[in-house]
Amino acid sequence: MTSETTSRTKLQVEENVSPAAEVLRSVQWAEGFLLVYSVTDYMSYQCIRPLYHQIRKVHSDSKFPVIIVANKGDLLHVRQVPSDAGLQMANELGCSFVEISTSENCQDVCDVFQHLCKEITKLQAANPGEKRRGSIMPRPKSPNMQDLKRRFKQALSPKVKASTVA
Ligand SMILES: Nc1nc2c(ncn2[C@@H]2O[C@H](COP(=O)(O)OP(=O)(O)OP(=O)(O)O)[C@@H](O)[C@H]2O)c(=O)[nH]1
Repeated sequence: MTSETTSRTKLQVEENVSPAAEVLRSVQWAEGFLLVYSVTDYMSYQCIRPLYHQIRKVHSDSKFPVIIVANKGDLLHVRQVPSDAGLQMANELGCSFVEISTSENCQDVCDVFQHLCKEITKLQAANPGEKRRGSIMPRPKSPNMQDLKRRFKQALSPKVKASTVA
């Protein structure tokens, strides 16, 4: 067992939260989603589809907006995911899609957040009877993104899946 694994296990025991549960907690709380992958990391692209299905499963009664965001579009020489693949997946899942580069154009980042907020507002206006989740569910602690990403990858890894099935 590596020291990283040890500290991760310790953290999970201390918080009593599994990686999947932590992702689930954030999914339950949110009313709109930006699913971001890096075009330089095929595995991050592969994480999007299961995450999308988890969102739809948790919110089966609501059609919360989901935008798929391909980041690092400027890194042409190390690209692992073509733009077409991102767009195709977004079309299949019925999501919006945008490819951006946070390092080259921060306006794109603002635009994508604004677009998501508009979509959430539109949905709320169309369903005025539905109580805002923020008023009925406490906001989860801001996640440590580095740790959350590691935990999410761990939750999706074949080893974990196999041991869950067995
Ligand atoms: N060239 C380029 N670099 C980026 C872009 N977005 C993030 N980075 C760089 O990628 C590195 C990791 O960024 P973080 O913000 O830590 O994101 P992360 O989720 O940890 O991403 P990864 O470590 O790349 O998996 C940093 O050095 C960023 O400057 C981008 O659009 N283009």
